Amino acid sequence: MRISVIGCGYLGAVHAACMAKLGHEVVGIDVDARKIEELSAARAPFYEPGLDDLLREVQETGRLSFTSELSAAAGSAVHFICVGTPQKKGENGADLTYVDAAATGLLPYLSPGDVVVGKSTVPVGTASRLAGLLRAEQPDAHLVWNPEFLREGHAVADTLHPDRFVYGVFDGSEDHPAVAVLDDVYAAPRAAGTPRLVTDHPTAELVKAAANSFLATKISFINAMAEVCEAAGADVTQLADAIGMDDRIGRKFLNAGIGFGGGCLPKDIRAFMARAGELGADQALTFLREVDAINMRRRTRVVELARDLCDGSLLGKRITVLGAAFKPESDDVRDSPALSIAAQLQLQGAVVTVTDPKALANAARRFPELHYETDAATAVQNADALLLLTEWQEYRDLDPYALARSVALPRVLDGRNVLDADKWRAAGWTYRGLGRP
Ligand SMILES: NC(=O)c1ccc[n+]([C@@H]2O[C@H](COP(=O)([O-])OP(=O)(O)OC[C@H]3O[C@@H](n4cnc5c(N)ncnc54)[C@H](O)[C@@H]3O)[C@@H](O)[C@H]2O)c1
Ligand SMILES: O=c1ccn([C@@H]2O[C@H](COP(=O)(O)OP(=O)(O)O[C@H]3O[C@H](CO)[C@@H](O)[C@H](O)[C@H]3O)[C@@H](O)[C@H]2O)c(=O)[nH]1
Repeated sequence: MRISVIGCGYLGAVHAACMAKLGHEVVGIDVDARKIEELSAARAPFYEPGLDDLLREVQETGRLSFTSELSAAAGSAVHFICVGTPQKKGENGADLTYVDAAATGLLPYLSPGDVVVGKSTVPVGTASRLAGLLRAEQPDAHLVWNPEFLREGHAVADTLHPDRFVYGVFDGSEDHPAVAVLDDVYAAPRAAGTPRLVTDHPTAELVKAAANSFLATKISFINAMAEVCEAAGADVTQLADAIGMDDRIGRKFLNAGIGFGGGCLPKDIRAFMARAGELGADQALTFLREVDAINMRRRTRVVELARDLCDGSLLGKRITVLGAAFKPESDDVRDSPALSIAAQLQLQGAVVTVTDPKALANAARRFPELHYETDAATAVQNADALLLLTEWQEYRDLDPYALARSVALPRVLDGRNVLDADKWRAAGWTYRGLGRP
């Protein structure tokens, strides 16, 4: 099948490559000429494990191409909208400028029977509004909302082997003609057993908002428990292990630490609250305000703990921050808690050096005032304290004995609770975790 993918960022570039891997003929379209140049040379414009190899593999088949011309969408049977929906400046709501531009820009290139598939995360009501636009211009085309659940760092596997597909169609019916078309697109994962749920437009949009709200709530729940553990001298990692053994709760997403960041969870819960307010249902989501507040409090708490660790003053203290990305195996620094903490420490007088295996270029663009060092061994030289804020494997594997010889003072704050506290203490370090005695 011929497919176009509009928007080739973290979601769209992976989606385009994976659709080609599934055997489709795919054109990826983006307004960003730099991304198109990189992708056309079979290079991922960002770090995502496995994506470079996949791009090379599928481009050799001739089934994948990239362009900045939206007119290249003409002739495709399916058009995926994968553009960004960032938080509006100074407001909680989602900025739909890009989705609207992509959808209206596509209209002249649609043919009867075409299926436009929204994958971007949008406020409920967007699909019905766009379906109205579509009907007016090309009444025989269809709009499906097919939310995406991939995680950065696992994006290729998550796209090829998702937990489920959700198709939101106009009438919510399995007999809607677009359902068979999407079933063809996803024939291989469907044959491998991936379930799919057909529903209406608003339910599909809400599934995505609800899924991310649930994940954010789980993280803030355990971080709230970490606050109580800190006050009571208890250990939140053992608490998480114990409650997680209950199948109804589950251990995943109960890692207490510096909180959630990235281009999705923070902005998605805020956009959800804003949209619920517009619908007169804001009371239903007041708990998300607390989820957000608990999350942001973690960042302040880490700065306080760092000050404690540095004998009560940050002024002039050399602090090395290990990790800049919002999570490991990604170079994405959107709303990265690690960088926000690093910037706070610097504002309060510390001399901060940030290191990260993949995210330093993005970090430097966002926070040019911070000092960066690519080599972790150099970054830790003469540090008064280390803060592990993004749990890359290479930081988990650090040898506390060898490291103790490089730093000025062996003091470490483990913002993700991933180091072996006993081992680090045995090697002479003052170790602080979050929510741990
Ligand atoms: N990143 C993820 O892990 C992920 C997962 C699931 C859902 N989502 C959702 O997917 C959407 C995209 O997220 P992302 O992380 O890929 O964002 P991104 O910023 O990495 O990519 C968006 C891309 O869209 C391009 N674009 C903007 N307007 C365009 C237009 N009119 N025509 C063509 N291209 C255009 C931009 O240049 C950019 O490359 C968001 O709604 C996000 O919430 C993201
Ligand atoms: O127990 C945990 C799990 C995660 N995090 C943090 O939470 C954030 C988000 O992590 P994760 O959800 O793994 O990353 P994303 O790639 O942002 O993926 C989320 O956002 C995507 C975009 O909507 C969705 O598609 C995914 O399903 C959803 O997991 C990161 O800062 C993590 O460090 C924690 O602090 N504790």
